[in-house]
This record gives sequence, structure tokens and C-alpha cells, in this order.
Amino acid sequence: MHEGRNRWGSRGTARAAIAAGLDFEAIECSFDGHEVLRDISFSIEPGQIVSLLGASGAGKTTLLRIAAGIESPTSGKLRLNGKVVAGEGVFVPPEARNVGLMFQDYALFPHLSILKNVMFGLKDLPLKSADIEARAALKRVGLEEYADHFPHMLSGGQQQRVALARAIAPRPSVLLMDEPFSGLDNRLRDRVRDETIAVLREMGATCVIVTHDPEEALRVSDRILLLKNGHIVQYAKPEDLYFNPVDYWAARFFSDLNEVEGVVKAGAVHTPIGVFAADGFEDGQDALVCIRQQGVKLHKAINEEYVSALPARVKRRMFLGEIDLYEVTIKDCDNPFFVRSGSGHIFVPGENIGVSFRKKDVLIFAKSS
Ligand SMILES: Nc1ncnc2c1ncn2[C@@H]1O[C@H](COP(=O)(O)OP(=O)(O)OP(=O)(O)O)[C@@H](O)[C@H]1O
Repeated sequence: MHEGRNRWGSRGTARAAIAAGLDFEAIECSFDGHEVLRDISFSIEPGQIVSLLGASGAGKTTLLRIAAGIESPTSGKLRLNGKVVAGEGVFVPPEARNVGLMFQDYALFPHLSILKNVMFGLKDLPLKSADIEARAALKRVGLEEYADHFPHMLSGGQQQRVALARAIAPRPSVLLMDEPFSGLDNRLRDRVRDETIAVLREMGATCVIVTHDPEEALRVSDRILLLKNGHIVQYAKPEDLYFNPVDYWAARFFSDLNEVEGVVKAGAVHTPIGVFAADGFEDGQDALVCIRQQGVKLHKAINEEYVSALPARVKRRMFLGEIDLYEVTIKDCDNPFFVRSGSGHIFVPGENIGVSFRKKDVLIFAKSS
């Protein structure tokens, strides 16, 4: 045993074998003639954490299964570190791809101890080495004392960490995770997720995470692949996806929006609530101005500081804990506006107020999109 090989971070060092890059090239997948994935082309750099994000049925799991080698694409190619592992008549089976898998239900064996569960992924090693590596992985996730326990004796969060230990113990080049945090309750989820990401970053392994939770994707990823009905809507860094969504649908996926219709004239959309600069639109084009709920600011009505605010009236206030959700009516605008306000100031129903919009929370799309 190498001394260095068995030190795993603050709890010891979790090092990946060698992180691998993944290239998906025009991947298509159909089941009984039903097209589930269409023209999927994107690349993942070695060591990146990428989320596959989309609604139920978007094809996220199918794409993950193709990466794992559990499913074959109908056409297209998948390269692992530049080498074709699926397509062109080649098919490299899962066990020869050096990928680790972690599922939503953790898939722990109930009749095996925690240690034996983790050793399960280390069958290629001599028993003694597998024991050492499994204990090191358990130590990294803070569960070395639980080696002799059985899965049913552990909480959900602990079981998730066992599954993580089992997945990282063989030091995979790519770790594929299918909704790995969805079985945990909200409060636990944040902690376990942050811990898991810390371990993954430390390993340096390439990681693909399936999720349907936009906030989770924003929080953990280097890149997000947004999928809709089997095709890619956008592949981008979290900030780019959030602030520059390619279309209305992508914007709606991340934020609750207030929407106002308008018409473009001389590079600006004219709406009942004002004029918004809009590059790249043609005169006469119908456009949709979308404003995030948290990008609307409420002001006290009589306040010289905010004379440019639009006149509005509070319709109702809903208490949501840290923030308040207001429904307001803006003068000359038929649509009610919803506003998330964390200012702490309380406005009351019936109160005359002013509203203004934060530039970065205003998104403009062609009406047809
Ligand atoms: N083996 C299969 N045979 C037939 N249809 C399948 C198979 N696997 C997946 N599908 C179909 O492919 C579509 C995409 O499924 P997939 O599980 O990839 O979506 P998903 O985005 O992961 O959804 P969810 O979030 O609900 O898991 C669905 O319509 C599903 O019914």
C-alpha cells in the first residue's frame, strides 16, 4: 500500500484516477419508433461537473444511461477521452468504461454491511486492498465508524453518503449520478449536496448529474445542459443560462416571470408599462417583455428619490417567510404583477406605491417563441 494513496482530504484525499472528457456527437435514441433523444451534441471537459436538467420525460436518464453504456444510442457517437465507446459499430460495455454510477434510491444491498457495500465496487482488487480502499472512501464521507452497520440502521443522508463512497471508491474517471439528492428532505439535501460536491471537486472526476431542480443545477454545475422533449435547448454556464436564456421557455424554467406584450419600434419595445431597449428586433415585431418577480422593486409612493417609478397599487401580500410575495396592479397594465420582496418593509393592500425594474431581470423575446 502507498502511504499517499490512502490519505483522503481533510478526512483524507479523494483523488480520481484520471478525469475523462466526454463528447456526444449527434446522439439519437428511439424506443419502438418513439424518439426520446434527438441530435444531442455537446462536450464535457475532464473534471467538469455538468447537470442534465429538464422536466420529466425530457430524456435526461436515457442520456445518462447512454454515457454509462447501459443503453445504446440508435445513432451518433459517444467518445470517452477521444475514443469511441458507442457508435461506428463499436460498443464498449459499462465495466470497461471506468465510469461510476449512483442512483436516486442508492441501490445499497440490504443484506451486506456498509463496508461490504462499498467493497462491492472494488472486486478487481485483492480483498485486503479493497478493504483499505473502502474504509478510506467511508472515512472521506465521514462514515468510517459505520463500516459494520447495515443500510437499514442508517438515516437517508447517511445512506446517500454510503452510495457516494461506493461510487468514488474505484476512482472512476467519470461519475454519473441520477437524481442523487432527490430522496432527501429539504434541510438535509442542502448539506449533503454541498458535502458531495466538495468530495467530487476534490476527486477531480468528471461528473454528470441528472436533476429536474433548476436551483440545484445552478448551484452545483460548471455547465448545465437544458433538455426539452429530447433535444438540447441550451448548454451553458449557470450564469449564462440564467441571465441570457435562449428563449422564453428556458427563461421560464429558471424563474417566475411577469409578462407584458409590446411592439418593437426603433430598437425598443413599447408596452403599457414603458419602453424597453431591444436590440436585434425588427420594427413592427410583437415582443414579450418578461420581468423576474425578484427584479421588481416596490417604493413608497411619495418619495422624490423614486419619481421615475411607475404608479401602482398593492392588491395583496403573501407572507413567505424570508420574503413577501406581493400582487400589485400597475397603472395602465391589465396583467397583475407578482413581486418577491425581501426588503423587510411591509406594504399594505390598497396602498399606492411605485414600482421599478432591475435591468438584469428584464428579458425580451420575440412573441412567437
Ligand atoms: N427502455 C425504454 N423503453 C421505452 N421507453 C423508454 C425507455 N426508457 C425511457 N423511455 C421513454 O423515454 C422518455 C424519456 O425518459 P427518461 O427517463 O430519459 O426521461 P427523464 O428526463 O429522465 O425523466 P424523469 O425525470 O421522469 O426520470 C420517456 O417518455 C420514457 O417513457
